[in-house]
Amino acid sequence: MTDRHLDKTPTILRKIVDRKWQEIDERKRAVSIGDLKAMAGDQPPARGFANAIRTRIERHTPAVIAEIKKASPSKGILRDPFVPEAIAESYEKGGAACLSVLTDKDFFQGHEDYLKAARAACSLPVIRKDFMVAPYQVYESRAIGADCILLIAACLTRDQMQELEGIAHEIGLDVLVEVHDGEELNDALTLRTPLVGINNRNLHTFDVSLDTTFDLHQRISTDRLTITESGIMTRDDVETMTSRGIYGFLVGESFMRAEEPGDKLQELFF
Ligand SMILES: O=P(O)(O)OC[C@@H](O)[C@@H](O)c1c[nH]c2ccccc12
Repeated sequence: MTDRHLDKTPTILRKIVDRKWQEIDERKRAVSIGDLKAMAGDQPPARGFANAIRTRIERHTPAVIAEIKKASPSKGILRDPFVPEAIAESYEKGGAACLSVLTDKDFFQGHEDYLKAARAACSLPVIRKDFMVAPYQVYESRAIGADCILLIAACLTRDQMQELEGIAHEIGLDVLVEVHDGEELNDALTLRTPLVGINNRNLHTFDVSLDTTFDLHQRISTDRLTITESGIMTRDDVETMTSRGIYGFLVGESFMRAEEPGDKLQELFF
């Protein structure tokens, strides 16, 4: 496998990506890529993910991608009991623009069924949150009903990102490309997608700093849609972002820990 930024240091991201390749091999034995392509082709048109973000950002209103995540490797269990349909409904009522659903099983306790259930319970576009490394997963994402996929620059080469983006767009999926440093941003800006996420969390160390967004967003032109990701916990965090012209947000933990996630969304953003 070709991967940059993933040298021999056994970081969590390295472990996740190694496991992901094994998982893909297992899945290919159960469902062929041909079958997946057929299932992807049978899906109704996707809900416009990028459009939902764009209309809000253009009006200078927060565009919140609200995340459905049971657990994370850095924080452990975030929510128990965990009912994706109820969370999706709550988020929609609370004013979310889109949903993000973790489907990685081994590190985030996610599942494809959570994405299907959440999407069926509301009318919001949904991004599949997982670690995409191979075309197989892009077809699979469309087959399970996702509207958008995440491409994490920290675990892909520029060529891989371009290839996966090409397939995604061809089959009607939007793409959110995620970066954490300047080099990754250079690669991300070669893509066609308008959606650029700046992850405040370093996926090798789990350190979180909102400065990551402040530093990098200045290099992103206004025809792209910048989304600040991770570590947004307070109204103050939100206001620091909007005062700098950043209206796109991806938030998980602070919502997941709240009894009524949609109320927490309202409280932080509106
Ligand atoms: O729970 P937080 O700190 O609000 O973060 C949400 C989201 O940004 C985070 O879950 C995330 C961003 N990029 C990722 C890549 C893989 C897994 C998870 C993520």
